[in-house]
Amino acid sequence: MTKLSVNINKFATLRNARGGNNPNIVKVTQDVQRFGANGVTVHPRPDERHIRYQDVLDIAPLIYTEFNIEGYPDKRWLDLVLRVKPTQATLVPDAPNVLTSNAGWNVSENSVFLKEIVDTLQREGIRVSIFVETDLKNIEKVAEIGAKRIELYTEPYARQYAENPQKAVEPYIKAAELAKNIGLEVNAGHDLSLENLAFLKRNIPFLAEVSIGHALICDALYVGLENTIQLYLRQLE
Ligand SMILES: CC(=O)[C@@H](O)[C@H](O)COP(=O)(O)O
Ligand SMILES: NCC(=O)COP(=O)(O)O
Repeated sequence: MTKLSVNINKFATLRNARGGNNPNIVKVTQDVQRFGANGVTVHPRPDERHIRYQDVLDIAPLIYTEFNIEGYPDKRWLDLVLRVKPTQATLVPDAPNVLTSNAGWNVSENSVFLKEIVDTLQREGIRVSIFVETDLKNIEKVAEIGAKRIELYTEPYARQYAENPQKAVEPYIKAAELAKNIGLEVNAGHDLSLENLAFLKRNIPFLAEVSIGHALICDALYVGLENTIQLYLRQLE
């Protein structure tokens, strides 16, 4: 089974646009789970332009599915994750000013830094996933630093999909197969959508989890959140 973790950042973007509490992030958290999502993802950024650190504390007790906190592991983010103890922490190499995530880790260059964080989090029972591209040597390094999972950064897949789906997915199949063979579980995320998700799942049937925000929330504007979550779950059957 591939779990669907709904990234709720964009609900917070909408809420923040008016400075009030609509949509209510606590209610959104309850509803995405009630509508069938297998997890909730948040990606707090230093400027708190969407999900805020306080939101993460507020929603944590309400999450009975899998809670995935993504982000760059600076001290503030690490303190939050250690306080909340989510199911999973996904380490993402984003600089503070990026519009959205735009690259995976160079694990070799950051191995000492990453290993220390992986050890700290996993000692507390938090599964660690490392956000990476499809470079095979880089994925081998993830196993060496002791993390349990990778999240494949799927923006390049999504971009190429319309033109040539098979060519787009090929490096992801190779990367996922290698990861599986060396004992890593495989997540995927970024720009996954109703258009490209089923094909990815068909080609990598052992995907453990996909985290989806932007496209899912855009679809929900048209067909509603409950219908949309059901549609995404169907792509993963
Ligand atoms: C790591 C990743 O791909 C997602 O967390 C994505 O970056 C969402 O972040 P934004 O909602 O800030 O675009
Ligand atoms: N890890 C990817 C994620 O949480 C959502 O990315 P996107 O669907 O908003 O591009």
